[in-house]
Amino acid sequence: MDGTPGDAAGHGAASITLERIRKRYPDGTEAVRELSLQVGAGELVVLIGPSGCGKSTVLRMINRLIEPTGGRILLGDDDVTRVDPVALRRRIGYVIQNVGLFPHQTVAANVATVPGLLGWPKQRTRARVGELLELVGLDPAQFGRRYPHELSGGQRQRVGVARALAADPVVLLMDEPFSAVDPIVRTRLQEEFLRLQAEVRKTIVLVTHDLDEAVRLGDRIAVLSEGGRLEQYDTPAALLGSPASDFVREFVGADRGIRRLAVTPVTRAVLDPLPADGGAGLPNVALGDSAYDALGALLTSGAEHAVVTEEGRAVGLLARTRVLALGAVD
Ligand SMILES: Nc1ncnc2c1ncn2[C@@H]1O[C@H](COP(=O)(O)OP(=O)(O)OP(=O)(O)O)[C@@H](O)[C@H]1O
Repeated sequence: MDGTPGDAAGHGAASITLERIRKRYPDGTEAVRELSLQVGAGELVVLIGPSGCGKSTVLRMINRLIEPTGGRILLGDDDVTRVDPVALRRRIGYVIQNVGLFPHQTVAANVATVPGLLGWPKQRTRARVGELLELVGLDPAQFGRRYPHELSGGQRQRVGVARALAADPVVLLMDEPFSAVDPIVRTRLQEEFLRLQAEVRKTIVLVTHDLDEAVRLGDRIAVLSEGGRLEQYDTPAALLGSPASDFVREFVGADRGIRRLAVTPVTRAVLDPLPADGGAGLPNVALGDSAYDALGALLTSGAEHAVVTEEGRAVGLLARTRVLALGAVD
C-alpha cells in the first residue's frame, strides 16, 4: 500500500468527508467536539486512540447509527445527513467485533441479508453469496449450510466480512473487527484481509485499539484523543517516524523505531554498489522487503552487509547502518 489516497479505487468506492462533525449525547457527554477528516476513495483509514476517545461514535455517525449533533458527512458528493438512514446503511458495509451474525440463519442466509433487503433475484443472490464466501476463503459447499455456532471465531469473522461486502457497498466500516480472535488467527485474518482489499479496493474506516493492527492495515492512521480530537493523520511510517505531539509520541510507544522498520521497504535509494566479488557469501534480501526483515537477515547471519536482489538478480549492497537509519525516529 503506497498510501496515495484514491488510486486504483475499486468499482463504486466513494470518498468520505467529515466536516466539523460533533456528537453530544443527551446526557451532555461531548463524545466528539469537532472533527474534520477526509478519506480517499479506495483508501483504508484506521481510527485509533485511548478508550472512550470517541472512535466508535465517529464510525457510527458515518452510517447514522448515531445522529451527529453538528457538521456534515459526505459520501462522494452526497450529504449523508440528508438521505434516508435505512437506505444509507444498505450502501455501507458494517463489521463489528463478534460479528453479530444471525444465529438461527445459515451462513449463506447471513451473507444474503442485504441483497435480500434490496430485492435481488434469488439466482443473482446465490451466485453472489458463493463468490463472496470464496473471496474470504470459505468453501461455499462446505460452509454455506452451516450455522454460526458451527464455525470457529475466525471463520465467523470472515462470514461477517463477506456479509458486509455482499451488496457491493461504497464504504466499509469496521469496528474492532479482528479483536475477538486469538493473536495468531488475528494476524492471519489481517493478512487475508489485506489481500482481499487489494482486490476489492473499498473505502474502509476501521477502528482498533491495537497499534500493530493499525500499522499493518492502514494506508493512513488517524490518532484521536479525548473528545474525538485529531492529534495526527498520517501514513504509518510518518506517524511512527515523526509523532506530531507528545500525546502521539507516548501513544505510539518507545518501540516505534522497530515498528517503523516493519513498514519501511528497502529501496534502491539506500543501496551501495556491489563489491567486485558480487557479495559472495552475504545474506540476500529482496528489493521491497521490509527493513525489519532485512535487519533480521543481517542479525541471523552476523553479516554487516546484505546483497539486495530484484527478481533474483543482485542490484546493490545494503549496509546494516543504512537499515538502522531507516528506523530512525524524531
Ligand atoms: N449513548 C451514550 N450516552 C452517553 N455517553 C456515551 C454514549 N455512548 C458513548 N458515550 C460516551 O462517549 C465517549 C466516546 O465513546 P466511544 O464509544 O465513541 O469511544 P471509543 O473510543 O470507541 O471507546 P472504546 O475504545 O473504549 O470502545 C465515551 O466517553 C462514552 O462514555
